[in-house]
Amino acid sequence: MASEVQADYLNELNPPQREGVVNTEGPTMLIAGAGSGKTRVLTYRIAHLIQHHHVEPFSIMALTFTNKAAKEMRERIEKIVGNEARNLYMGTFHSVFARILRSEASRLGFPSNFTIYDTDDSKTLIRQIVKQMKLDDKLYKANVVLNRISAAKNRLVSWQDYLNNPIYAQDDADNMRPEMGKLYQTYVMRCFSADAMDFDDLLFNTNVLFQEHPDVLNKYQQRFKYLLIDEFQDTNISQYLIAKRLAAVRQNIAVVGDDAQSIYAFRGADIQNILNFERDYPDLKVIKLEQNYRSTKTIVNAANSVINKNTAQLQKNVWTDNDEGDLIELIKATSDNEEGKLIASAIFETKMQTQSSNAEFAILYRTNSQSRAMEEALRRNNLKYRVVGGLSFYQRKEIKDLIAYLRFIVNPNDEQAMRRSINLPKRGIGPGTIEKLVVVASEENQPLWNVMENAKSYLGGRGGNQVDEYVTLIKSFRLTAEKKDAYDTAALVAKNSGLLKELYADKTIEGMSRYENVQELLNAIKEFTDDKEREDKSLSAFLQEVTLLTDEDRSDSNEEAVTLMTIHMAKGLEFNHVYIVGMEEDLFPSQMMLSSRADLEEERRLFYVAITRAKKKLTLSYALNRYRFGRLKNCEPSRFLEEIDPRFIKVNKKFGSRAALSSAESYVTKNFVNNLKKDQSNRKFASAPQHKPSPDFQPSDTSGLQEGMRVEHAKFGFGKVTVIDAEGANKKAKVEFDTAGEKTLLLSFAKLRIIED
Ligand SMILES: Nc1ncnc2c1ncn2[C@@H]1O[C@H](COP(=O)(O)OP(=O)(O)OP(=O)(O)O)[C@@H](O)[C@H]1O
Ligand SMILES: [Mg+2]
Repeated sequence: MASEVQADYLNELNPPQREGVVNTEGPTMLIAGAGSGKTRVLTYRIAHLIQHHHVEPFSIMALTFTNKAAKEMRERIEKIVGNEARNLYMGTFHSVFARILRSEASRLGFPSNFTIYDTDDSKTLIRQIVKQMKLDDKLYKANVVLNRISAAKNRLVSWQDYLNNPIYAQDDADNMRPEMGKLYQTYVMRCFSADAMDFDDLLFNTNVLFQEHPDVLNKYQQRFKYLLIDEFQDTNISQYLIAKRLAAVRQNIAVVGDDAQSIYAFRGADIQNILNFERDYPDLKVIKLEQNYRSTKTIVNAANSVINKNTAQLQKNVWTDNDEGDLIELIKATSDNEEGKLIASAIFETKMQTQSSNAEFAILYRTNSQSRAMEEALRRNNLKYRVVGGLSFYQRKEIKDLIAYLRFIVNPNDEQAMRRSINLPKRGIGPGTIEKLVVVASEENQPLWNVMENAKSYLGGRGGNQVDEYVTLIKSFRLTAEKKDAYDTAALVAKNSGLLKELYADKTIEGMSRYENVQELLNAIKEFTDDKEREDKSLSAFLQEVTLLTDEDRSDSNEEAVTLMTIHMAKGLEFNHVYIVGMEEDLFPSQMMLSSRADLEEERRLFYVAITRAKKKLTLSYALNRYRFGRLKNCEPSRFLEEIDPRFIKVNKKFGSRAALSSAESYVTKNFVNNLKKDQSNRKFASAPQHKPSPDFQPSDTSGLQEGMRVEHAKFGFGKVTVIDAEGANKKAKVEFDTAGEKTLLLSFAKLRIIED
């Protein structure tokens, strides 16, 4: 029987994939294009280790990009090897090493129930420190400071290293933020005294743990016999070092990734890791996969035509045996709201024509704020949808309020949780009183909880009494938490704290939905404690799980709904029908990210990731006007549209009101020369060598364009039209440019000036 099962899964692989699965020993690297089965190889490799080599699942560690990806992988493995798969050590870097840090916390001076501060907690803490240090909060913006600290931690620069390195001091002085090092130090100390680690600490401290405690490292090196990493291109140096240390003895490390999909450089991910890997493991076995199983020929070739514009790319030749498929559709809208409507009707129509379910559709965008227009239109069309990311459930105020109580019960020194819960519902405890408690704790170098227990001796009269009441309440909750499970405790807290009652009393629509949300959280906790396979049902176990859920994990993918998400969240996923919306300059590529050529290449990789999510059909859209930062702005189509080989695109003529389009377009055209001037100074880093357009460059009406005419293109320079193809909106021209070579241009958005002679 067993051999039958085994033969089965090996038959679902092509020869190089199979090689990646059956050669389980030694360092292996699989760098291959999107949709070529990298994740499948990793999954089957694990199954093969268990099924064929009888490796104990708990000695295999697999690191994925989201916890949801880990869950899917586990389910797939379970189908092959049975429920043994449950004992695999799988998850994101953050969740896997948070677990290890909890076991070893005492080595680093932390209790095992340390809190994990989320980004909000970190920013709040920074704001408080900036205030206490009497610094200018316009210069020391919380997110700027946090990014700086985060970048340091991800490069394994401790606050001591930071303060001792004159390069950082100089850099901060140049940026008018000379106190940055001191801020970093204070921030770390405040987290430490609150028994808290932030997200970056989970990696930073794991490195410290492994470096300073060789016995601990040795223990885990012995335990984890096999280490596997998906989406390797997006690991940062801190993650890479953890992996390298863990695998140092046995060297059974297998990584899969795609340099063309590296999209987290802004968070410190480093393609360099791929090169380091080759250097660090001279015996490395490298496997190449080139066949794409996911997408149509059209999609694969269009994606190749885009990514080829990048210079910093490992050479790959991705091809597919799949059908040609539909052309990529381009939708032009006058406004962001119209874009929403057009996309929603396109989805509706496709759904009817192809008898597809909502779950087969995804709308991808560059920034979360673009979801609003899409959501409204989907709702109007009665299409069920779910938004991944954005303001997710666990970021809502009422949810964070109750969680703050729960956190403070588990960790009595969690300063941010105390600050949030102490006056909820209102008990008349003012900010002055709260500040006093924190200041006393830090000045007298006492744990916060000690100070609070003795509040009366530090705070006279009313303040002291009120803090005392809160302390008594928390103590009673703690007693419950010791005896009961997470659900019983949370239900009691919701009731006895007065939170539920306050929400219940609010009969506005918002109030009612907040009440329901809290009930929903309690349901989630109930589900957690009802899980028969779970050993630890304590409040602290629940909290740990909740803090480390990534946005992607929080949504239920089984639901029959259209998925809306940013491209960053879409990594590794696939859908039959994908809509990439907001294909406009400044939005995608993002204006905020564009300060160098390397940044443009990262935006282009992001576009490549987006295109390659589609299995059957890809649709792109842009709007001519869009509300951004509260103002209506006119937009230009994204340069990325011109980068797709036009053979693969057709313009959708059916949608959109023609009249409205042309008036908006002439508005855009009038502004074109101005934009272009701005353009030339802004876009120093465009991909192709830049042609400097003539001073009177004005795009012509190209409806009368004929073969043999000479034209000027804003970017490619002068050339001669050699072939005209198709009609109307799909009209294309092949132009032989004097310096840029032959290009095929889709006339509905190419910027061409016809030269009269
Ligand atoms: N040998 C194969 N035969 C049939 N289908 C395959 C094969 N290999 C992979 N697939 C299918 O192709 C699709 C893409 O595979 P997978 O997600 O593993 O690719 P990937 O390289 O990890 O993609 P990405 O770069 O987007 O992460 C999946 O639906 C997978 O089931
Ligand atoms: Mg994958």
